[in-house]
Amino acid sequence: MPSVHTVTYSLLRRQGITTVFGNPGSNELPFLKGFPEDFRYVLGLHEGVVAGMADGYALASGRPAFVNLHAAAGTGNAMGALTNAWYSHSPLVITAGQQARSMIGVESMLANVEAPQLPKPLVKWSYEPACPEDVPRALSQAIHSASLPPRGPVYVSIPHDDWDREADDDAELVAEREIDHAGVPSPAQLERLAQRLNAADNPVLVLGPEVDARQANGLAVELAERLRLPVWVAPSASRCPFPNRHPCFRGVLPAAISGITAQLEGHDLIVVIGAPVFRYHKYAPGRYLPEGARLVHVTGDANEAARAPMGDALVGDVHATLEALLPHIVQSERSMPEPLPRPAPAEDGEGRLAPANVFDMLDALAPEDAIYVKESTSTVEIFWERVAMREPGSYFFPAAGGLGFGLPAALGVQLAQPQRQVIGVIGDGSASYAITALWSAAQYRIPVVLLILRNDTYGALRGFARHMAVDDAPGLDVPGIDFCALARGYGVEARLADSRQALETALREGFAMDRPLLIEVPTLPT
Ligand SMILES: Cc1ncc(Cn2c(C)c(CCOP(=O)(O)OP(=O)(O)O)sc2=O)c(N)n1
Ligand SMILES: [Ca+2]
Repeated sequence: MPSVHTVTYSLLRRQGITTVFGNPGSNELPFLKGFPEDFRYVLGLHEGVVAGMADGYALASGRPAFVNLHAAAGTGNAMGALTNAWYSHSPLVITAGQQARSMIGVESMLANVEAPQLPKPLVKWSYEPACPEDVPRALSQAIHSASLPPRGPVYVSIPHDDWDREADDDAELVAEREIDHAGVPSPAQLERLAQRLNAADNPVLVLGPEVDARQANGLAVELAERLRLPVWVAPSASRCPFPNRHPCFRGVLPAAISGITAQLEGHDLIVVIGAPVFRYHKYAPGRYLPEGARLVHVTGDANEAARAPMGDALVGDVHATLEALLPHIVQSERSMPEPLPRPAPAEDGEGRLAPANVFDMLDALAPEDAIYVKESTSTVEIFWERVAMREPGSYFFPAAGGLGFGLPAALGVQLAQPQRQVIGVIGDGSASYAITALWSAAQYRIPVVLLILRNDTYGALRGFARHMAVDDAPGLDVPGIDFCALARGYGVEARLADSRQALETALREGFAMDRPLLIEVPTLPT
């Protein structure tokens, strides 16, 4: 009979999962023994980097990403990254090595006590098999659970003495399982939704990350052009579901109750597709809806539908719903919205570039299908105004705002999308949460361009401090970091871009390189 180890690797291979993102300890060595030639191990020096790389890989590939962490300590280090993966519906299959079965109860070293409890509530499912023979089935359940809607991370803790035990006679059966999900609304449900859209006098579309994750961007454009209505991106945008230079595009909604209501004043029907209602952030209470407005929500996540504070909802696959809805939508006689005006250049100053000018240059020089991994919180609005994003899968931002996402996720996205240029646009504060990702970038020659916007401060927190009338908080500045030296220390080439000319030269160089380049840009605070 084959071992649990043999059956597991054949399960992973048959499910198309041959990349392992990991950081090992002794508990994990028996799983890594005889690592197959056709598998790839991507080492991260901290488990936040490991999970962040896997998150980027899963988001950009649309496929489950396999993670192998070290016991409780490794799982704990990954929890920050899990906050993002949970809210971005990232299909991560996270495994953690457990102490030998007979040594767990005495809580010997490296025993992950009550292992399935540790990652909750940031996983869909977590489990420790009751016997070695159940490991392959449990991993099959993990892969399918992570992939089925609402997608999300799962966790399996595996005692290290399970791997060389004999598998069950029928263990191989799980390897070839395929589970498909339909999610198309009924004709009656579609008719009801279409009727509301066709009858609305002044509807507005609000699109979320699930539209991009399900590659329904083109269908959303068709719907917007059929209805000739304004299109907003849902607040706290972690992806770009609609081309931001399209005439219907109006921007990203503010992440505040009163701000959204003010922005949508005058609309009689608010149609939210593929986003929670809503991912508020700033505490700015007010009415949830403008006077006279109704809201209808289409999502693949029943939990998102259930927890919304207002509106009606239809739970179904976003791509299938849009595809089936379009034939029921009547061409509107309204005139198309006017495209947003292009913003004027900004002023540089004091030997620093204005972020707006950095983004204008990025927009001018980057490939049209570039993928941006963004994590400079205070410059998000300026970025959406100035950098064009045209294709599905062009933008990723930490879905829970858990910093330390940008650098590792950029690597994972580039591994998943080698044919597109990935550009990390990372704040100097954010970069420091996962700076060891630079080592993985160098070791695996991942050809990302990493822009570090160094404004020497936690810019977004300064904005919040003003909003919350906190004018004396300590710990808001991060001066004195030399990112070029840090990059070189981890093996990544680096350039200091302290002028427009230097930035242009560095960007052109970075886009032409087959290995990573970090560009440190001293910038003005926003
Ligand atoms: C793990 C973690 N720690 C702390 C924060 C709090 N935080 C922090 C520390 C921010 C500052 C980000 O600074 P930055 O340099 O990356 O970008 P900006 O200067 O453009 O804001 S924004 C924010 O929410 C967080 N979101 N996540
Ligand atoms: Ca900063």
